Parts: sequence; structure tokens; C-alpha cells
Amino acid sequence: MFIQNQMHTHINVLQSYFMQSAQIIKDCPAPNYTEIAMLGRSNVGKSSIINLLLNHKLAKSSSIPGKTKLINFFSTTWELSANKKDSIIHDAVELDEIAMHNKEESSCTKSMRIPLVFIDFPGFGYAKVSKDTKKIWDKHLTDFIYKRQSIKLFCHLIDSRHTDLAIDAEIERFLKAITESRQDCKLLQIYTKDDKLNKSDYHKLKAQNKITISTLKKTPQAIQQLYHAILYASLNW
Ligand SMILES: Nc1nc2c(ncn2[C@@H]2O[C@H](COP(=O)(O)OP(=O)(O)OP(=O)(O)O)[C@@H](O)[C@H]2O)c(=O)[nH]1
Ligand SMILES: [Mg+2]
Repeated sequence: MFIQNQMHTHINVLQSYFMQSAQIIKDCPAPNYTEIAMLGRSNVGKSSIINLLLNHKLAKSSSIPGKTKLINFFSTTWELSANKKDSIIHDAVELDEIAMHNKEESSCTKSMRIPLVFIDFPGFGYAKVSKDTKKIWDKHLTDFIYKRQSIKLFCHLIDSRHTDLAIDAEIERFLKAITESRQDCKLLQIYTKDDKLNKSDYHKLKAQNKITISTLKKTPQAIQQLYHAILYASLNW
């Protein structure tokens, strides 16, 4: 699967819904779709970014750390459209492809519908539970992350204002070990809450080609850039 000129494609969220919550791997839905896991420390903005990606407030977010306590699955369908004048979609696998004719522009627009599952996780490093609960919790989480082969993309969310935290270095090591041992999944870093940066720090991150986003002050371009980065990495295009 390969798309020429991704800047001339547009991603639309067609429909999204909450699937189910799970605490252990046996309670999870069947691994039938490409899954994208949102990981990061507590309060970094995992649930908020999932709502942005689903185009619906389905994941519960809160200013109080530790809001998400279970592994939550959300289903969505994204539509990728390309104007034939600018780009060509080469379809190889079982994705649903529709060809439409845009009479006004007298150009042919192709689109494909792509089912995706987003997984919202409890935050790493959330300490306001008893030590025993935390141990069991962490064990279930790491077990799940290691065993769930349908996860094709691990998104590591990092707070734009605090890019050198020890906990993020630990999360990165943990996720790199998984993505390096499996050939079929990727790791993508996303810098959250970029609205809280001053101009100079914002431009510093951008100069390093980092993907940044604000779920509060977002632009259509920033949303499209995020959608494209996630879609292309998760489908290994
Ligand atoms: N300014 C700003 N605030 C944000 C942004 N994204 C999320 N927040 C706020 O940050 C807080 C935490 O957001 P959540 O999405 O609940 O974070 P989380 O990582 O899911 O947190 P846990 O479930 O506790 O691990 C909420 O008050 C959000 O409104 C952003 O881009 N900019
Ligand atoms: Mg959350």
C-alpha cells in the first residue's frame, strides 16, 4: 500500500464509538483491526487526544491525574480522500475503496475507508493507589502491551513543556524494546499541550521536526498533520 503525495490527501473521521473497557487481556475485544495505543504519564493528555482523533468526546478526561483507570477501546472509521489530479491511491489490501466523481471540478476523487481502534491507557507513574494495587496494575498493563500483537502503533505522549523527564525516558526505553523486537509495529512521539509553550520553545520543537498538538487551540492543518502521521505509521505506509 502506498500513497503518492500525502499532502494532497485529506482524512475525515466518519464514525466513532466506545467499544469496551478491560483490566486484563482476556476481557479485551477480538484483535481484528489495526490498533493504536496512547501511552504516557498521567495527565499528559492521552484521553483528550483520543477525543480529537475520534472527533467526539468519548474518552473521559480530567484535570485530576489518574482519571483513566482501565484499558479503554474505541472504534473509528477514517476516510482518506485524494484528488486524482494531485495524487494516486494504490490499494493493495482489504480496505474498502470507493471511487466518486466530482462533477463540479470535473476530476475524479478516490477515497478509502479505514477501520482503526484507539486504546486509551491509564497513565504511567500514577501513584495515588496503594503499592499492591499499583504492582498488579502495572503488571497487567505491561503484559497487555507486550502480548497485544494487533497494536501496530505506540504513541508516546510527552508534555511539550517538560521534555526531559525521567519517566518519559523510562517509557521510551520500554516501548523501544517492544518495537525493536517486533518488526510489525512502530513508535511515534507526540508532544502535547503546545498551546502552553512560548513562541521560542514552540519553534525549537518544530525545528526538530517534532509532532506537536494542542487539543484546546488546534488548527485544521495541525489536526490533519497528526491524523496523517498516525495513519501512515500505523499502516506502515
Ligand atoms: N492547555 C491544554 N490542556 C490540555 C491539552 N490536552 C489536555 N489538556 C488538559 O490536561 C488535563 C489532562 O488531560 P487528560 O486527557 O485527561 O490526560 P490523561 O493523560 O488522559 O490523564 P490520565 O487519564 O489521568 O492518565 C485535562 O484538564 C485536559 O483538559 C492541551 O492540548 N492543552
Ligand atoms: Mg486519561
